[in-house]
Amino acid sequence: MALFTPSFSFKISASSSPRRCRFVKARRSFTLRAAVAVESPSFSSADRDGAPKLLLEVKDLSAVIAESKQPILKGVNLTVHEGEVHAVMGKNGSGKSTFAKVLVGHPDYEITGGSITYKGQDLLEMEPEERALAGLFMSFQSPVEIPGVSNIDFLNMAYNARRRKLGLPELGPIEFYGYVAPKLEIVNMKIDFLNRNVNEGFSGGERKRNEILQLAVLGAELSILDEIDSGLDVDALRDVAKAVNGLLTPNNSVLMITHYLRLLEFIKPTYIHIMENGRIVKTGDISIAEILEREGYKAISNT
Ligand SMILES: Nc1ncnc2c1ncn2[C@@H]1O[C@H](COP(=O)(O)OP(=O)(O)OP(=O)(O)O)[C@@H](O)[C@H]1O
Repeated sequence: MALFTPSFSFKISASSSPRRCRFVKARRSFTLRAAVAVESPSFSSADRDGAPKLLLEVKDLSAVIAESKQPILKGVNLTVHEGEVHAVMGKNGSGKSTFAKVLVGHPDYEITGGSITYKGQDLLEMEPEERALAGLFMSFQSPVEIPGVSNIDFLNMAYNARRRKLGLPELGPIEFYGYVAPKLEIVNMKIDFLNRNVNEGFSGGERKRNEILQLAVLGAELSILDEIDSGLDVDALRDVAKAVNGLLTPNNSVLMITHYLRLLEFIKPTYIHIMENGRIVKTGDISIAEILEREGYKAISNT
């Protein structure tokens, strides 16, 4: 069974015993981040000349659905520097999730034009696993279930895969438990979630918390969060936002997709972009989201 999940591209071969499901490939980049803060930090790292360091540069990107060849992205331009928080908003069906999935190399889409440079490398030349290793993390709008695989085994496997890649010794189950247990506090999850199968039977809010737990365990230079606020109650939203803020450093960035101002009040964006018909048609600050909230898309739409 091949799965494409946010930050892991891997295969699972199920055996007769679900506990013996074997991960063939699962690698993630992780650089562990600092503790939780309440407000979004508004910093960015800089080169010696004081200019913020470029993390991601998307130029004139177009993409079609691989199967039908239907064009979805029609010339996206976006630049992200280290330490910045970018929010992408836009009407349903405007191409936001497609853009996010294209960034992590989702096989449903084919690139038909443009370029993506990530940390100076051609992202489009990299396999999804390599992108993950290079520090791209994506939390999906609808996180997938992985029946028969416990959360802790999944996290331990992903964490160790990266340790192997770095030439570091793997953490055994007991050591890993010691490492992961405090991270649950970051997202306010109960310890028994570690023994449940990945996302199986999780409520919408629990799935979102679990995504952020993965991010906290694995770390990322660029976290792509697709509607991390959907289905969250106000306390859960606060917890998730606090966790994301706590993971921000001057060297990493967040690209989040949202429909609502309320998330942006917790995780303060450096820029807000409006996507319309497969393009970013407007970029600005929080005032764009405030106008949207008050007046809807007609107030800022190009059409
Ligand atoms: N794999 C796919 N197969 C068929 N159609 C697709 C696929 N992926 C995207 N689309 C279509 O592309 C368009 C853009 O979808 P996308 O999910 O990127 O929009 P969105 O802006 O994220 O929408 P929403 O705000 O509703 O989540 C939609 O019309 C969608 O149905």
